[in-house]
Amino acid sequence: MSAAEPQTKQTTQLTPPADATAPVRHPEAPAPGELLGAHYDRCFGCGGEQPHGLHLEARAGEGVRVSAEFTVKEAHQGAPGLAHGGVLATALDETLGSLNWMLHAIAVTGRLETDFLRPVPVGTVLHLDAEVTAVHGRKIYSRAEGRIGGPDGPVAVRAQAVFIEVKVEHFIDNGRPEEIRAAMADPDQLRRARAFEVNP
Ligand SMILES: CCCCCCCC(=O)SCCNC(=O)CCNC(=O)[C@H](O)C(C)(C)COP(=O)(O)OP(=O)(O)OC[C@H]1O[C@@H](n2cnc3c(N)ncnc32)[C@H](O)[C@@H]1OP(=O)(O)O
Repeated sequence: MSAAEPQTKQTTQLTPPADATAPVRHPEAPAPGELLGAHYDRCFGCGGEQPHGLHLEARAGEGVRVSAEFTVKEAHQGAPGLAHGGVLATALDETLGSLNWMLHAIAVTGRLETDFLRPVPVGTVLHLDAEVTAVHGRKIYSRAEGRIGGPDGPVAVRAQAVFIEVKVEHFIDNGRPEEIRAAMADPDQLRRARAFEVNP
């Protein structure tokens, strides 16, 4: 790190503090089993308009949980015939990010720690499950795992994360203006809101 670079101010703790509280499912969260759909059609994780994206499909679960599926395609390789680790981390991140919708919170990934337990071949369907475990101020603690060979198959990847609640300005002030303008101009109110995971 150069002397000019700011010191990181963040903690690396993934364990909720003792006074963290249990997450509360938003009363208008989608019913268990309901497909969440893409929050933004250009999203690399879930958007239908990213040809090489993951096209991950998440469904609401009970409580503050979601499940998701991602099929590893040829474009997602790292080693020959195997999923790239960063792509698998993206699948975990996207699944964890979709928990925002169960809370109706706007939050971004602050920290994501991933364990890679088994190689994941191209063509595999990764079955993901994620849940919020605790909330403390703006910090949302969560975990996820991805299984192969079926929803009850062995765990191939797992992650722990801290998402941080932000205001919508986080996106408006930092995103590239072209995309922000296009997303804000969407005549569909729900889609406009969901591009930023905001309560409509
Ligand atoms: C629309 C949703 C799409 C979902 C897609 C999938 C999710 C994503 O990939 S999001 C994209 C990746 N993430 C990002 O780009 C985030 C970039 N980072 C940032 O913008 C900032 O660092 C941000 C907003 C996370 C935190 O900054 P800031 O708002 O200034 O928070 P700050 O005041 O420092 O910290 C708030 C609290 O969070 C904690 N915190 C902040 N960062 C971290 C971190 N990395 N790890 C652990 N805790 C953290 C702080 O310790 C603090 O805790 P406390 O309240 O107890 O003191």
